[in-house]
Order: sequence, then C-alpha cells, then structure tokens
Amino acid sequence: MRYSVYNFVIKHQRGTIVCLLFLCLLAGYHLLQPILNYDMDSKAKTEEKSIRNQRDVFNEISLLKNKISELEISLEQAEFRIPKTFPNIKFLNYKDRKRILVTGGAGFVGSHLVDYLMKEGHEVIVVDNFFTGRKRNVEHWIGHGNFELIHHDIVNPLLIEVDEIYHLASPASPPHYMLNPVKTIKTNTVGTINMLGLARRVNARILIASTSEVYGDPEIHPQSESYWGHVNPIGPRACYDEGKRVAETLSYAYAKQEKVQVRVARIFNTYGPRMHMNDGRVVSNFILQALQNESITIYGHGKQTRSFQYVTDLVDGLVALMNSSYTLPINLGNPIEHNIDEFAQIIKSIVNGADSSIRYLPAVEDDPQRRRPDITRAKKYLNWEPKVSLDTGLRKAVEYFRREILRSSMPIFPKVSRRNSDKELW
Ligand SMILES: O=C(O)[C@H]1O[C@H](OP(=O)(O)OP(=O)(O)OC[C@H]2O[C@@H](n3ccc(=O)[nH]c3=O)[C@H](O)[C@@H]2O)[C@H](O)[C@@H](O)[C@@H]1O
Repeated sequence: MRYSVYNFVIKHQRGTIVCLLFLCLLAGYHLLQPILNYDMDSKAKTEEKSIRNQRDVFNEISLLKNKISELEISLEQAEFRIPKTFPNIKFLNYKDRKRILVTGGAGFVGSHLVDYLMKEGHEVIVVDNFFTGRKRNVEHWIGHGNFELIHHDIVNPLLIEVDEIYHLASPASPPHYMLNPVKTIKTNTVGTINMLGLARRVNARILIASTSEVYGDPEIHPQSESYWGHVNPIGPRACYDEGKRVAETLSYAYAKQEKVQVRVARIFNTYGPRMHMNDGRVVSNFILQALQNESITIYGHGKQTRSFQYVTDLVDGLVALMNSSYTLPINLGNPIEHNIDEFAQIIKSIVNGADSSIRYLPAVEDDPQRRRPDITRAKKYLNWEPKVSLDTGLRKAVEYFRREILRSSMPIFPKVSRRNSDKELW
C-alpha cells in the first residue's frame, strides 16, 4: 500500500506539488486573515488618532499663539514703563551720602523730591500707602541700588535707620482729603507722631510739609508766617487744616521737649507733571477741561485768588530748608497772584485750540478767598525764591496732561523711550 502511494506520487509529481502548494496557500490565508484584519483596523484607528492628535496640536498652537501675543503686549508695556538704564546720578562718598526717608514719596510732590535727592547721590527710602501716591511716579528708580520703596501706612510705627526725614505723607487735594476726613486727621496727627518719634530715636532731622491752609480763609494779605490764621475748626476742610496745625504743634513740642531738629515748610498752591488726572484741584481740572474742550468749571464768583508755584521750585525750597539752620515755619510759594477767572483765561490761551466755555458752579464751603505768600523769610534765610514762570510751568503741565489723556485712551501705551532721560522723567 505504502509502495503504491509512493509510486502514485512519483508518477504524478507535478500534480501533487500543485495540490500541496494549493493546500499551503489555503492554510496560510486562514492563518493570516485575522492578522491582516487586525492590521487594517489598527491602521484606520491610528489614522483617526493621528487626525485627533493633529487637531489637538492645532488647538494648542492657537492657544499658545494667543498667550504669546498677550505676553508680547505685556512686555511692550513693561518695556515702556521700566527703563533699562537709570537716570544719571552724582557719586557721593560714604561720608557725604545720607539715608533719606521720604514719606508720601510716591505722590506728586514727593516723587519730584525723590528725583532730586536720588540725582544728588543719596540713598532714598520711599514710604507710601498709595492712597493718592502711585508706583508709576517712582518706577524709574525701582531696582536702583540707592532706592527703596516700602508700602507702609505711617499711621503705624516704622522702625528704620535714617539720617533725614521729609514727612510729606497726606492727601493734599481738597476732594481727596475730604473723602476720608478721619483718615486725613490720623495721618497728620498719629502719622506725624510716629515720624517725630522715629526722628527722635535715630536722631534724624525732620522736615514737616505743612500748608498755606493753616491760615484758613485769611484776614491778612499777603500771609506772612507770623499770622495765626483764620480756620473753621469744624468745617469740611478742618480735617486737613487742623490736622496740619496739630502737626506743626507736635513738631515744636518734640523740638522743645525731645530736642528733635525740626523744619516746617508752609507750602502754597503747587502744580506740575504727575498730578493725578482726577486730582480735582484747579490746575489739573482747568487744563484737562481745556484739552478736551469741556466747559471750565469755576466754583463761586471766580474772584477768589491763588498764587501758583511750579513743583521744581518747591523741591528746591524744601531741600534748602532742610539744609538750613532756620527752625521756625517758612512759606514756600510763588507770590504772583491771580483770581480764578483770570486763571481760566490763562489756561485757555496756553492750550492751543481750546474752545471751552466757562461754567459757574456753587461756591465751595469755607473756600479761602485770597491767598498769596509773603516769602520775605524764605528769601532772607534760605536765599530762595521761585524761578519758573507761570507760562513755562503751565506749558509743561499741559504737555504732561496731553500725554496722560493719550495714554488713558490707548490699550497699549505709546512706545516712547525714556532711557537716560534726565530732563523729563514723567
Ligand atoms: O494746590 C495746592 O498746593 C493746595 O491746594 C489746596 O488748596 P486750594 O487752594 O483750595 O486748591 P484748589 O482745589 O486747586 O482750589 C483753588 C481755587 O480754585 C477753585 N476751583 C477749583 C477747582 C475747579 O474745578 N474750579 C475752581 O474754581 C477753588 O474753589 C479754589 O477757590 C489744598 O488744600 C492745599 O493744601 C494745597 O497746598
């Protein structure tokens, strides 16, 4: 039998091979089919997955693109706001360099004083609660080795080591100081006690920023330092007027009892760049109204008078007073007097194209009717008098407010390089 199968295979060699091949192919097909099917399934799935992945990647890319453009905007703003180099300063050796504290140093007057002291080469410590002060006013010094900014309310004690203190912290614009009268009184009384206490502890000389408002609605004209004033102790301005009067009283009590070296500046109306857009005082109000062709608001009859000094003149006076040996109060102001009606016309003539009408509003309660400093003392003891004319100063203020309006109307601040700009730091 075995022999016959063998013979049959030998005899039909080709047919047998073909049959075997066919059987092998059949078996192979059955064996490979699941694998082939699986491969096709997985290929489809992989394709689907890769499409999904591509979609995810695309979404992520557009999210990242949005993030990048947000970062680009922030960077552009930061580049504009924070110069990479600092304004030039003088070099002072260790012996001449003082550590100077400026309370309210991020405010309008304070920040101009900080610029002056920094440029002179001193170490300056600014303390501000940012109620009316703004970081922006001193940001060109942030990061400088001689500069320090402390967010602190002087109503609470402060323990630092300094050689001199300029105590300027307090809101000064009537709408601001009337907003929270209790806080205004606290700042000028408790805050002043804290600063006088600090001056006593570290044996520092302290300059107190007082005000023409200590004269109230004056019955003497012009006002000299010997005039005791005419203040309504319970009126809406009393929180500031009486607060500053107590600050002066405290200063001389500490001088007499604790031998603290005090200097007292009675500051008259001051204006210039870095005043707040919503400061509410006459200079900023009139300029902003004229620039925007809105009507100019005069409170009362407009015959009340003021004398306006440019901020850098005031800074020169403050520094001269601090460095002098004169200890009684000193008026710092510009003796050129204008009534508010005239002042409105002056602003209109300086702001090109201003077409504002004049609108008379009810008078402000207890508004001082005449104010002009007698600066005989300042001339005699400090050799100081204002240098900047009203026209020059107002043009700078107008330019500043023009930029502020532009700035507040733009989503991204205009790219203006302020690097090494020693002239205009605002
Ligand atoms: O600028 C300053 O340095 C002084 O400003 C204020 O004193 P005040 O003179 O009343 O300041 P303004 O609010 O600018 O008022 C000046 C005059 O203009 C008037 N005014 C103000 C704003 C306005 O829109 N329209 C207007 O007619 C006021 O009624 C006032 O008669 C502060 O009380 C002082 O401490 C500060 O030293």
